[in-house]
Amino acid sequence: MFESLSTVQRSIVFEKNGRFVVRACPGSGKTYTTAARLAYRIQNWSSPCKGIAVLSFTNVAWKEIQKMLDGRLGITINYPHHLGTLDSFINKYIFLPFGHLIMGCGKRPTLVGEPHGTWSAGKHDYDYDRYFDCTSISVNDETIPTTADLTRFHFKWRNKDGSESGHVARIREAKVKYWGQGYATQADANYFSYKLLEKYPNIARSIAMRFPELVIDEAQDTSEIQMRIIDKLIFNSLENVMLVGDPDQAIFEWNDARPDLFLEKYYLWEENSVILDENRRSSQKICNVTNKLTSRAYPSVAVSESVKDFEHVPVIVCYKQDGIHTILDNFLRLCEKHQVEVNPENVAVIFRSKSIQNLIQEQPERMDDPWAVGNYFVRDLAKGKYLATKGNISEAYRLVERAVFKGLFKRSFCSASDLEAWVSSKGFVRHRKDITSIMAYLPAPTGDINNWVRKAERILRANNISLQMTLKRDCGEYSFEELFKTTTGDSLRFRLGTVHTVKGETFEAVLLVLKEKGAQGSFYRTMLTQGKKTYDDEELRIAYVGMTRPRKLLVLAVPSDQSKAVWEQRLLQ
Ligand SMILES: Nc1ncnc2c1ncn2[C@@H]1O[C@H](COP(=O)(O)OP(=O)(O)OP(=O)(O)O)[C@@H](O)[C@H]1O
Repeated sequence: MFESLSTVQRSIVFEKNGRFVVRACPGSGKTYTTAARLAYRIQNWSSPCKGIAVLSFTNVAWKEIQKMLDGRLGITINYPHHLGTLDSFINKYIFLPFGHLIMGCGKRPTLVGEPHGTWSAGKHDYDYDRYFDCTSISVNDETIPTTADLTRFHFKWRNKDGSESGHVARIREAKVKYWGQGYATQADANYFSYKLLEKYPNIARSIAMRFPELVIDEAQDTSEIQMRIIDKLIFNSLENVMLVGDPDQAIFEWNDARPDLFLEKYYLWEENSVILDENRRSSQKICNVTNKLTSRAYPSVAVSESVKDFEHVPVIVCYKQDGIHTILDNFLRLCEKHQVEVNPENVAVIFRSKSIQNLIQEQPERMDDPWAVGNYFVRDLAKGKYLATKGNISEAYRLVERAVFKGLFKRSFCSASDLEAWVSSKGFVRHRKDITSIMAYLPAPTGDINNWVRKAERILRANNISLQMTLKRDCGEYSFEELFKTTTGDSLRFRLGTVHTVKGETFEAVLLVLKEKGAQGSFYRTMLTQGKKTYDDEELRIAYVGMTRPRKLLVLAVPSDQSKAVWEQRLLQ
C-alpha cells in the first residue's frame, strides 16, 4: 500500500502533523491516502487509552476505509481508535450521554426519523406532529426544514412579505413537546450537541483528550453545526485535525453540506495544507470534460497507466425522442464495443431522480401513495410481507415486528428500548413465535393493496390480533410491485442507483440520466446558461459526482434537444 504512493501522498501519510486540510479532485486517492496514513499511524501508536477518531459521513464511506485497510494490510480499526460516521461519533460521545441535560427530558434520549427509523406521528394531514422528523433548529436558533422537499409541508414557510409564517411557531411547539418526551432527530442531536459543548466545555475537553487526533474524510459534506462542533473541540485543545475533501463533491442527503466552511479551513490552515490533483481513476478525456463544470482553471492530470489514454470522448444523448430503453441499449452496446464486461461492478446507470428508475424498470410514475397519516405501520406490514416472499426474511421480520408494535399500541415510533421492553414482557421465544405467525397469517402480496389490507385485517382479527388498518380515503389501485419493487435493482446486469448511492465508487462505464430540473426545482439549462459552476449549486455538484465515477466511458442522457445543446456547449466545446 505504501510503495505506490506519489510524493504528495507520501507527505500526507508520513509527514503531516497538527491541523491541515487535504483538498483533492475526484479519483486523486483521498480514501487510499487516508487509509495509508491510518495504517502507518496505528502501527506506530503507543498510547493505550487515547486514540484516533476517523470519521466520514455515511456507513458506506467509513466501511470503504476499513475495507482498504483490511484488504491490503489486514488491519482492523479497534479500541482505542474509533472509525464511523461523524453523526454516530457525536451521538456516542456527546448527545446520548448528555442530551438530557438540555432537552428537558430527564432520561437518555431516543433518536428517531431517518436514518434511525421512520417517524409517523400525527392524527390528520395538518397535524404539526407529522413534521417532527423533517424540521430542526439552526445554529442561530431558528426553526428550519431539514428536507429539500418543501411540498411535504401543508403551508409556506414565509409570508409574502418575507416574514416567518405562524405555522413555524406551531412546529416549534410540537418539537419542544417531543423533546420533553426524549425524542430527537439526528439534526436535533447535532444542534443539542453544539449547545452542550457551549454550555459544558469540559465535555469538549475530555473528548479532545480521549481522541487527540481527528480525521474527517469527505469533510466537504460537513454541515454548519457539525463544523461548529469540531471548532469547539479545537478550541478546547484538540491539536491534530486532518480534513480531507473536495468542495466540488459536496452532496449529502440528510444535511446541508457547506463546502464553503471546508474551504475556509483550507485557507485558515493553508501553510500546512496539501492539494492532491492527479486523477488515478479516469481517462484524460473524462477529466477534461468534467472539469468544465467546476471553477478549476485546469483539468486534473490522468495518471492511471491503464486508462489515462483511453480514447472515448464522453457523449451527451437525448432520451426524449429515442426513449430511455434505446439509450440504455446503445450504452450497453458501447460497453461491449469497448470490451467492458457488463456486470454490476463495472457498469452503472445512475440518476438524480428516482422517477428515472421507474422509467428504466418500466414502473408507472406515481406522485402520491396510499398510506394514511398516523397509519404508516400498514405500509411496513405490507412491505414486510412483500420482502418475506422475496426471501429477505430478516428485513421482513424487522419491519413486521415494529409495525405490529406501532399498530397495537397506537404509537408513532418504535425505539430499540420500546422493543426491548415489549419483548421482555412476553419472553423472547413467545415474541418470536407471535411475529412469525403474523408474518404467515398475512395474505400473499398480490393484487390491489386495498383488497389486501381488508383481507389482512380480517385474518388477523380471526386470530385475535386486532389492528385497525386504514389507507388514505379514496386512494386508487396500487399493486405491490408498483409500491415496493422500485427499491431494488437486483435482477439487472448493471448497477442501478442514485448518484448519492455511488458516491466514492469507481466503475468502468457510467450512464448518468438527468431530468430537466434538479430535485430542488431549478432547471439545469438555466444554471448552465447563467455560467453556474459546481461551487454555486448542489445540483451541479451531484451531476459532477456522477460524471466523475467512470474510468473509461461516460454517457450523459438528458430529456430534450434543448438541454442537450446547452450541456454540449458547456462540456464539449
Ligand atoms: N497511490 C496509489 N496507489 C495505487 N492506487 C491508488 C493510489 N491512489 C489512488 N489509487 C486508486 O485510485 C482510485 C481512486 O482512489 P480513491 O477512491 O481513493 O480516490 P478518491 O479521491 O477518494 O475519489 P472520489 O473522491 O472521486 O471518490 C482507486 O481505485 C484507488 O485504489
